[in-house]
Amino acid sequence: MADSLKNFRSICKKIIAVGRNYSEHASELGNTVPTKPIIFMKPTSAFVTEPNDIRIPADWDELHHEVEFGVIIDKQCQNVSKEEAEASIGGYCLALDMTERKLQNELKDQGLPWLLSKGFDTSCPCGDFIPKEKISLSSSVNLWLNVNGNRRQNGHTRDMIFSVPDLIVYISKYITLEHGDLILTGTPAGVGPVRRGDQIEAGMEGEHDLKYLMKFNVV
Ligand SMILES: O=C([O-])CC(=O)C(=O)O
Ligand SMILES: [Mg+2]
Repeated sequence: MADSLKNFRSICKKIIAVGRNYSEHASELGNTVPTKPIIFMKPTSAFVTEPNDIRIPADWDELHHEVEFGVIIDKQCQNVSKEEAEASIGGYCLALDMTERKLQNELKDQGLPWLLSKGFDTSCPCGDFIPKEKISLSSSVNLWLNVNGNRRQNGHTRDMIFSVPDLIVYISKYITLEHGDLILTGTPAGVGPVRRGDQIEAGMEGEHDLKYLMKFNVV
């Protein structure tokens, strides 16, 4: 079953993203720490993989990087328990939630949906499928991101406000999660701007020599 997830991007029906799941990141943007997960979506046309580039739309100039831990669903979930949530996971990936911060702030101020600021083409750079067996959810994964060789983000999944199973339980009360769907679990602190010509390098490290790297140019 999990074998077909190797190409999860081609079967993924939805990318569900979680906002403000690390309190340091919520605070750095002047947001309160949520008492319930904040959920939004990115279209699957947002996917981009190496060696392709992150493309900033011509009229934008404040694109931010957000490195995130991605969870890929294997078994369909509808209103699942925590145990079922864990069993529904097929694997993981490293991902970025690229965000046009100026537009997001304008939309936020007007109480309007964030979609355009987070869902434009190439806003979801994404790494290869990592099978479930490679990462234990009881361990913590280190997520980091460099821009032009300078460390900007360095966080640990243990600092998530809502754990991966809790997120699946919550989302699946309202939205059926299907085989191949991707959940982006929120970004740690340190988000900031990238410009055309910059290079983003992101990585994920953890127990049992887990080490995953990806690189994207911003054009
Ligand atoms: O735009 C934001 O800050 C919300 C978000 O995606 C995150 O916390 O990962
Ligand atoms: Mg995010």
